[in-house]
Amino acid sequence: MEHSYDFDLAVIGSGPGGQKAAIMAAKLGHKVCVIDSQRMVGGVCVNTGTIPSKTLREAVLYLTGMQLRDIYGASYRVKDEITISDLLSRLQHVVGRETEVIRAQLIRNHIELLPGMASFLDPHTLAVESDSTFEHRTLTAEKVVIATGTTPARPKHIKFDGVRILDSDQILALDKVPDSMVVVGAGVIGVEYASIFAALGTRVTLVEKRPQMLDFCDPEIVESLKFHLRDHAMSFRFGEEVASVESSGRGTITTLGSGKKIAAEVVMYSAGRQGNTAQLNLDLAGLTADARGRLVVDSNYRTAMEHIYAVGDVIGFPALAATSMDQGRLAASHAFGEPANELHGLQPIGIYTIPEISYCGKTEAELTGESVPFEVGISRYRELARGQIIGDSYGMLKLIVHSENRSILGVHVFGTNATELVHIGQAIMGCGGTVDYLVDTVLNYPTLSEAYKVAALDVANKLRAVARFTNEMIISEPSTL
Ligand SMILES: Cc1cc2nc3c(=O)[nH]c(=O)nc-3n(C[C@H](O)[C@H](O)[C@H](O)COP(=O)(O)OP(=O)(O)OC[C@H]3O[C@@H](n4cnc5c(N)ncnc54)[C@H](O)[C@@H]3O)c2cc1C
Ligand SMILES: NC(=O)c1ccc[n+]([C@@H]2O[C@H](COP(=O)([O-])OP(=O)(O)OC[C@H]3O[C@@H](n4cnc5c(N)ncnc54)[C@H](O)[C@@H]3O)[C@@H](O)[C@H]2O)c1
Repeated sequence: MEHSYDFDLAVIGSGPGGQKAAIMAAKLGHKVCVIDSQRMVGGVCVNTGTIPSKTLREAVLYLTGMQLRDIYGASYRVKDEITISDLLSRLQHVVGRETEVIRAQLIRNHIELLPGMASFLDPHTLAVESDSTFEHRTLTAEKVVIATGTTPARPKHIKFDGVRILDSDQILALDKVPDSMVVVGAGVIGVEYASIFAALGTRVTLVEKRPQMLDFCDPEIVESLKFHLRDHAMSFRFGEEVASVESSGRGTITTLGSGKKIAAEVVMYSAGRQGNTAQLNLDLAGLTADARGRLVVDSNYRTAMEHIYAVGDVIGFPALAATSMDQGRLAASHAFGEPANELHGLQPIGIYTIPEISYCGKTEAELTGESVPFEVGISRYRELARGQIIGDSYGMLKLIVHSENRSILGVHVFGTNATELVHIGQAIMGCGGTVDYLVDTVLNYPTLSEAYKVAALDVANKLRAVARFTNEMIISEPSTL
């Protein structure tokens, strides 16, 4: 029997995953709605996560003038006293504009944006409770995409007050730039915010229970970052767990498992995130989440229920805005039988610390573990004309190349525009290119992209030296080789 539903697709959550799922389904001619809280259009990405943190970083880079200190001297500043309102005005402007863009995109694709929080009444029926007008409605949908994202995990024994003890969402509501701060958790969020506040002059202590930070990145680049952060008066407490945090009107004391005590004006927790599924009444849809609130999906982003898909942070790794968008597009394509390719396995990682890090492909340690022979070429920004012009003397680009077939296996960048530059390497790797493409290609000058050319020539020189030596050995001692 044909069943008629209010919508062909209901999307829960308007972050990057939800938006792209909705737009893809609308492009395929389906009737679509997106449900989210009135104040969260654009999701965590636009309101509390990616966009606010990246805008804050840009404002800090500009106002502190730190990028130009190599040129104008260590005391160079655009503004002597940087206030929270200096930082927030730019943030509000960008967030406001981004929200408008998203609303306009949904409207022009005839997607209904329903304000409120959704929960299942049965596998095809949703209740929507408006958090602004106290209205309540129910709707039915043939297919559902869950794109509800995550919220900061809050350990139960820590008394978050939003003033002295904050999570990474609340950090945007600080009323002044703190003189000192403890950041708990050196994941990407913790290290990014720690570097932003250190650049503002806050004395930051970063506490992490693992023995190192960002251990998935190239160790040489992580060392360079740590050197920079120490230079901005940051202290590291690795291999240490937080036992308790106490706060008073005057500040906070963080006690570590080892007994150390750290005094600071504020403490920010960035120790992981929890999937937003508790509110969904998943059992009424025939679904369950794991202990961290996350949903399991197959390679088409389909949950255990055939007509319900899940995308974005709520399905866990890699939990990036970039991947969430494509997951949403692919889930909607699959739901409505539109052929689509799987995502390319080669995905970049961008870490917006000050200075920034980005990479794509393998690290030296991974390749050594896999017994893959490789050669490394390095280019330092201080030897590039563009590096001198912009005053970046610390940046570097590392190219890892297979010693035998000369294919590019990894590119690791540290410094200005790292998160943009990485895509050149990604494109060459994705198309199966070798280091010779870079050796034989003319690049604009003076640019930071020239780093690729310099690193490629460095690799080519090393490979040639090995080849020449080997050939000489063969000629002089043919019987021993
Ligand atoms: C501080 C920070 C910095 C980040 N920086 C980067 C970065 O530089 N680059 C990058 O790629 N990624 C970054 N990320 C990760 C990125 O923000 C996420 O990967 C991305 O936002 C996930 O998108 P999503 O589609 O899962 O939805 P989200 O953006 O997580 O949004 C989920 C939405 O669902 C809504 N929702 C939840 N429950 C319900 C319900 N029951 N009913 C209706 N709506 C509901 C929420 O209100 C929210 O609006 C960062 C994250 C944080 C926290
Ligand atoms: N630039 C980007 O792409 C970007 C930026 C920010 C966030 N994100 C995404 O957001 C997700 C969440 O980031 P996150 O940093 O919150 O989570 P995370 O899980 O990556 O990091 C949390 C860190 O906190 C540590 N930790 C946990 N409890 C601790 C304790 N009691 N004491 C000391 N250390 C403790 C953990 O060992 C871990 O290293 C990431 O998976 C990432 O994909 C991406």
